[in-house]
Amino acid sequence: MLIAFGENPERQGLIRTPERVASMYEELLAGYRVDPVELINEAIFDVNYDEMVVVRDIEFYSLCEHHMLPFIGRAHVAYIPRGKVIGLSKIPRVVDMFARRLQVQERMTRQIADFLNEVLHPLGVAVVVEAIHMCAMIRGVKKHNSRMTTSTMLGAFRTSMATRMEFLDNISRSAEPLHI
Ligand SMILES: Nc1nc2c(ncn2[C@@H]2O[C@H](COP(=O)(O)OP(=O)(O)OP(=O)(O)O)[C@@H](O)[C@H]2O)c(=O)[nH]1
Ligand SMILES: [Zn+2]
Repeated sequence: MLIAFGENPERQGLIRTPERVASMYEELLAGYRVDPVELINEAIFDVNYDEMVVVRDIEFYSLCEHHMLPFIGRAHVAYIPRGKVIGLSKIPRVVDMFARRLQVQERMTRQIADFLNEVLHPLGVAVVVEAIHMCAMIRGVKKHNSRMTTSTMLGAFRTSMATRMEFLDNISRSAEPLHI
């Protein structure tokens, strides 16, 4: 790539750049190598609680699979337990496991919801993701203020309008707007 840019790969600042870029991608794409069993680490607990659990404003950094440019934003995750709850920190870990891959936002949203559905068998799972995409900001259409929202609603969040509205109302009171 350096040669294609017209750069001199031997100049001082660039000598270790290929190595740095390789280790950067290893970090940004670490999600492929996460072992889901290790991630959960048995932090699933039997608890008599059947109301909605919402973890909102989980920031994430991903790379779009078309341009390998960042898309960044936050995920809001909810579920209604069926006798089992998951350790709080595990939800952001699940988000990161899927964010740190080459992604499209829609697939990432779905994967987070499906994963939680499989490990918890809850009464419902909902995931909303809001993000800004560098590939649409700094190149191409160059729209700096547009953002994308995607969602996956499973179980009670799909069948019950009241449940869905309770979740959407909860996350609508979110922190400040997305910015960089
Ligand atoms: N649906 C979806 N599209 C995405 C996502 N990230 C990037 N894209 C889009 O993927 C599309 C790729 O389109 P192409 O026409 O093949 O690529 P391109 O010539 O670089 O397109 P432009 O961005 O329009 O210049 C673009 O419309 C991007 O905006 C994402 O997470 N979800
Ligand atoms: Zn892109």
